[in-house]
Amino acid sequence: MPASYAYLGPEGTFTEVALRTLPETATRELVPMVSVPAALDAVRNGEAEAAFVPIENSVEGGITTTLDELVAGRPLMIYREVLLSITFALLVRPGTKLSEIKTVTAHPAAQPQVRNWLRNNLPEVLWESAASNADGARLVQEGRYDAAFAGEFAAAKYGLEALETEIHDAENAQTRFVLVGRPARPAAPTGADKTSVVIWQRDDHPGALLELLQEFAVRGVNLMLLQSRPTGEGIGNYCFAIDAEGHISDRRVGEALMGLKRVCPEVRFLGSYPRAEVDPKDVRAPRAGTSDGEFSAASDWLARCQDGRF
Ligand SMILES: O=C(O)C(=O)Cc1ccccc1
Repeated sequence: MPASYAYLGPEGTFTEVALRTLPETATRELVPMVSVPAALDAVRNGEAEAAFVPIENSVEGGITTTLDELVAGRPLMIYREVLLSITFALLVRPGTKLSEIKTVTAHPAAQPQVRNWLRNNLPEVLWESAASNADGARLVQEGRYDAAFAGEFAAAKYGLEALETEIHDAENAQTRFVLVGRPARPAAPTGADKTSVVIWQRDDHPGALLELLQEFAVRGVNLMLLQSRPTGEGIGNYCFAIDAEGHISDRRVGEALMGLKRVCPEVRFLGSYPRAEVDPKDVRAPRAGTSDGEFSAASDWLARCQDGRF
């Protein structure tokens, strides 16, 4: 299998910076791709061992292209996540003044993070989306746009200069990235894990979503993300991407997934993987009655009842 990781390129994206924080990248070839779908397809086609892509940011929510790619098509699995704090620089060709900027570009997920800054500093500017923030910088180098929002580190790569740095409407804006591979056995639990699934509802009725969420609630499984995405089958048809605290090998998580499997037409398991930046010792103990030991004791008791041995 080729030891390469595909990522949302070109060189100089925040995605690349986040990817390089993973120690195993030292022994992998890192291959920039033009888009998230291209990076994920490289994995599906066996050209890359894994792909590294943005999935969520703390200002705007889910990166919909990534979610939609994971929801549909040949199944993939998440193996790792990385959180990165993001601040933008406004990159221009050397010598460009703020007053000369008529067009600006960046990845669409950057826009909500710089909207107020633009309103206050460049209210008339025309925004055009780029495939990534580094691609925006490349387009400025080519002369297609006057300025790009990107990481300050991208300036040198594309012969640009930072007219302004530390641009971020929200303090502590973070983006979450995931390492995605073909389905295989998830890594063993670390004690601070997360499980991602996508679920589809059987029919539309009052309380339908509540019924699905109850599968987690009654087993004491905390939810960390709930994102609805259109299924593409008409207005009002949605599936739900859910991140739940815990590992598929935790009894309470496994039982919640089995509960969903019984009542949903489709459940797609997207992986159990270590939570970024959480120390296992800071993880809350399971709610009373939901530890693995308590699940085992309850099934032993049931078996004894079924045998008449109580
Ligand atoms: O990695 C990048 O540079 C991207 O274009 C994705 C992105 C978009 C917005 C914030 C962080 C990452």
